[in-house]
Amino acid sequence: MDYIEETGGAAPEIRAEREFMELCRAKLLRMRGEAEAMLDRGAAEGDAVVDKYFNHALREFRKKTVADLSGFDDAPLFFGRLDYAAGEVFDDRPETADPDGTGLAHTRTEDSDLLYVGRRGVRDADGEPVVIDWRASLSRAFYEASPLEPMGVRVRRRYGFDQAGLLSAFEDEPIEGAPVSPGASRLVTREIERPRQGPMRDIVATIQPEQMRLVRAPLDETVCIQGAPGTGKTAVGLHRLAYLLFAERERLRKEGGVAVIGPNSAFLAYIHNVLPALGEVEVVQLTIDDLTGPGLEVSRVDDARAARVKGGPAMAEVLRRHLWARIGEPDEEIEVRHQQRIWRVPVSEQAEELAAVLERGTTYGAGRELYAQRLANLVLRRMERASGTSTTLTQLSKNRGIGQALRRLWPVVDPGRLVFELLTDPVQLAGVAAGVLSAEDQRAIVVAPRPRSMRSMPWSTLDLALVDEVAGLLGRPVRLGHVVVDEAQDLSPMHLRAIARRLAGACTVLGDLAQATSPSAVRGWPEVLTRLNRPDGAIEVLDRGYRVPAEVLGFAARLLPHLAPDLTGPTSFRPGEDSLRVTGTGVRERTPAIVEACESALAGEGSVCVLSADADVPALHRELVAAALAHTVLGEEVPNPERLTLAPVSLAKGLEYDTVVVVEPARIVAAEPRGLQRLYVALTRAVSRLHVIHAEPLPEPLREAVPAAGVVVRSVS
Ligand SMILES: Nc1ncnc2c1ncn2[C@@H]1O[C@H](COP(=O)(O)OP(=O)(O)OP(=O)(O)O)[C@@H](O)[C@H]1O
Repeated sequence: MDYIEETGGAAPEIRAEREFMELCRAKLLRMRGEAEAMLDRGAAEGDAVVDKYFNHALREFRKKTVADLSGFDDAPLFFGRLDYAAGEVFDDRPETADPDGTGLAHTRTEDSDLLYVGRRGVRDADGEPVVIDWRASLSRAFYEASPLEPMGVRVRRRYGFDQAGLLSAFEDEPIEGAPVSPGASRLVTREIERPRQGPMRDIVATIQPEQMRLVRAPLDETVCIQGAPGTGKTAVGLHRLAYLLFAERERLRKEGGVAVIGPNSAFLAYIHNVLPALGEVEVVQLTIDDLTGPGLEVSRVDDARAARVKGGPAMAEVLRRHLWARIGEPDEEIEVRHQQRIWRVPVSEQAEELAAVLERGTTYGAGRELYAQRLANLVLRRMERASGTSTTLTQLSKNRGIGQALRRLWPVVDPGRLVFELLTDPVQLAGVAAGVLSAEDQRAIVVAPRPRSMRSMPWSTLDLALVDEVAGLLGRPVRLGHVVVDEAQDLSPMHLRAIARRLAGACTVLGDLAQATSPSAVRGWPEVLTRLNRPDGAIEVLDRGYRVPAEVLGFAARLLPHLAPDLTGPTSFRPGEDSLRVTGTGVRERTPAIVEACESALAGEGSVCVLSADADVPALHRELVAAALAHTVLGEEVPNPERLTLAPVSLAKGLEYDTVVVVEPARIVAAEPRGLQRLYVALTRAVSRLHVIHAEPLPEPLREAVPAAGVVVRSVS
């Protein structure tokens, strides 16, 4: 592969590419200017009254166009180029070398058609494309063309940029007629190894073929991606949404828009920039708790047994019974006073109507309305028979007498209160759980000591899923056109039901069974798909890791046979020599070793994280403060986080740091039933270096056999 880097003086070809980039920028600014002017002028809008909706849609479309073309004032406008034989892509060719400085000649030379690929499509004044959007079908070849399947491409060019975003290098990869394995691209490797700081960034310029295939899966296809740590599942899910919005924006909007569901707010903060950087600002990003229990705060973690029971599908039946047990039995006449007369509905007729409504199988809320109407109808018919009437069914169904009867027979319920009552009252629970939950299971889920009121209820994440289940029985929730569910290996059947209720179309499910730490989690992907009501979804595997160097991945993979024996160990894109260090210390030397590890990491570039069992975080915090190491404790919201983070391991899922210091693996394992899985998560967060520091013996699998090649095991005691 030819690689050219600007070394001062700028090589002529780099100069030419920079000039072309500036030309593209001028064209982009012109496109934006035109869209802004049309928006200001209200161009092509119809009559303000007659065409109100059309005008609104047109304005929204133009606002979106302006937003799409904004934010690129200094950013690189393309990151790649494909070289095809002349006439392969473009039909027409400019007659002169560069008519009116349009730059078209740059893309159509005598013997080549050059296709520039960027984050946005750019056109010239005649509508001719000069840069192709990465999501357009023409761009596919940039990601997928290979010597085995050249797709007409002769050479793929990738561009490198300096810190200021100035084009400073390119690399040409021959495709047609080239040897099958050209070796790793320097620019891709450089991009993957670039030190991380702050939130996740997009990967449009370097998406790999196995990832792109999933990004571009059709909208109607539910895809479930099992992938080892750092294989790019999250990145693929987010880029897939950007792609789907490009390809099917109108349909997705009509079907309710799109959302990303992640495990917690630290994770959302980490990914929140990726979609806006890709120009997608309309995607809702929320945690599973935001989805199921808006307004309720989680302050408790269920023990393993309670979690298994509450997360299990049997709870749906318990809640169904609990809700419908609110329906009363008619036992007194309804009196409706209307215009100085009293109309009565006998008990038997109320009961008949009630049975008829229950038979319909509506939601609780819709059933209530229907029952009110049917009671009103009984009265209305009596009135009509007697003397005719001027009142309507709707007016009558709001009559006080009918309202009182409804409150008795079909009361309004609050989902939170209903779940609160169920979980704090063993008698009520026993009444509706008989034959569904064993006595021990019932005991396991009763909250003790009993909270004094609903306001003092310590909700758990699974309680919120129960609240949502009840809400779903009351009425249908707002639906979404497409949902990306990340870290799905941890979701319980009840959580998956909550997502399924909202799915108008397909979804993208991301996760890694070896990282499943929740005792209530579904155990396999086929079951996840079934619970989502998408049993025909495709299960795909990603096994090439981009985050974790091979040495570290090999070390962590020693846990795999104990976690998910059916999963094959991942391979790593990067060897990462000298990336692993394991330090055994005496108890007193542990803190100095941690401090030294942090200081030495902070002396280099990038982010640093100390990961420990949750219970050890307060003590470590004090120790880092005493050592004057400025740091941010993950989970606390601060405007300007430090380069050093101290993180409880329970929040680390999905995150990554250049250097990770894992403290006392054995304590991480001992802290919870699926502690080994938690440790696997901790050991796979490092991009460049992992340093394990322990005074207690390492967990068995990590002690096994001889250390992997390159592992530095050092004892400081
Ligand atoms: N094609 C790529 N080009 C550049 N960077 C990539 C590519 N694929 C993945 N990465 C980077 O690798 C890292 C891991 O990606 P990501 O977080 O999406 O992995 P994951 O499979 O979701 O990991 P985990 O299982 O730990 O949550 C990220 O920094 C991401 O930007």
